[in-house]
Amino acid sequence: MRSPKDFFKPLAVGAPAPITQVPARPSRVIHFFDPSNEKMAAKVPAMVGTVDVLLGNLEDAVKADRKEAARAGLVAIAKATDFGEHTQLWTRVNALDSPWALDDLTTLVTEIGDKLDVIMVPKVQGAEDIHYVDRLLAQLEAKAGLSRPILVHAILETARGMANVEEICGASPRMQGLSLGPADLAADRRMKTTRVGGGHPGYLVRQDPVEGDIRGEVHGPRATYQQDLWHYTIARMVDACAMHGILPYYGPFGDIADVVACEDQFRNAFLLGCVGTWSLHPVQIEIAKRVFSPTAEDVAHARRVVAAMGDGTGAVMLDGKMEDDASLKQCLVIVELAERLARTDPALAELYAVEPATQEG
Ligand SMILES: CC(C)(COP(=O)(O)OP(=O)(O)OC[C@H]1O[C@@H](n2cnc3c(N)ncnc32)[C@H](O)[C@@H]1OP(=O)(O)O)[C@@H](O)C(=O)NCCC(=O)NCCSC(=O)C[C@H](O)C(=O)O
Ligand SMILES: [Mg+2]
Repeated sequence: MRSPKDFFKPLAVGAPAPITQVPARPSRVIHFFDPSNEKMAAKVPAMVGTVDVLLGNLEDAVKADRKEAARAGLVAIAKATDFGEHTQLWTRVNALDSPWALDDLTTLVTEIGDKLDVIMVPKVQGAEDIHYVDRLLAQLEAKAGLSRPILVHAILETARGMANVEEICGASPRMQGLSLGPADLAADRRMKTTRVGGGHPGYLVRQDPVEGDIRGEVHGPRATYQQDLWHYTIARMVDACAMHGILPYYGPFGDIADVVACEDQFRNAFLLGCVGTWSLHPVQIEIAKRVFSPTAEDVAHARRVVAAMGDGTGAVMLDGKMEDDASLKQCLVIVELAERLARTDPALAELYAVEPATQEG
């Protein structure tokens, strides 16, 4: 364990100083593309400004014999593209136990480190994985002469990673956030769902029987209510992130055609505290942006509570409901998010009626 005194010192001579706070840039939608897929890659420049994050994926979903092509493709795209002010460039490198991870990190940091905001590391098992990447990135940043540190995002997709989630979040000042990897996590835990995220009709609770009519033969079938397979995991991830001042994200929703269930899954994550999600297909982008932006009604209500609470102490009645110091804090979460999003999204600025002065601030 590092001494707290050393925590914010660079891990290599000449590396940029670590950050003390995760930048609050919008990251509602992290859009995945395969840089080795020419058709997909060709669409990337036109997506700048339409998504908060473009992520060049090098790991799963890229065929083994296309790994080098994906890495080279990402370098070419990053060099040729101006990502502007409002779209970040992230990558997901191959897993640390794969033969590609070291070359991914070395090539990307030295070739396009000035363009990369965040490196997503899959299948993180514990703080030791973050420490390895942390030191290596510092060495590579020093070698490349970078002036700002590249941040690290871990994917929670193993039981061991889940058990170590708090120490992963606090392992380095580079830690930007965590995403849920429901497919790998389900496999590692030996869960019996074969879906990439989302619910399962078999995971349910059933209404009590009427007068011992267990089979529903007399009074008709008992209602069942599908439950959320991912509730515990997302809530645990959100707590660990909040404790360490980093950002939680939902991950992939694999049923591309089921845009309704996708929206539900994203909204559950938003309500539980996540700031964004992955999009795997263009159809998921608008859903993610909409769900991870508060509604105009939520913002208007939150502002009314803020106004009614005056100096922020005591209790007041508003529309028959009690509001106090704690509900004020809940409302400030909504207002601050709305104002942050409005700074980069003129349509949201108009929707939330954010004053121009606040937009600039
Ligand atoms: C899922 C896909 C394989 C579907 O691709 P495709 O069959 O080509 O879909 P469409 O025909 O509907 O595509 C319509 C057009 O849109 C383009 N397209 C598709 N996806 C993207 C994209 N992500 N970015 C940009 N453009 C995209 C197609 O090229 C079509 O173009 P055109 O023909 O000109 O109209 C595909 O969407 C895909 O591969 N998506 C990414 C998958 C991915 O990244 N998977 C990895 C993340 S999930 C994961 O790893 C699991 C996780 O780690 C865990 O453990 O849980
Ligand atoms: Mg995975």
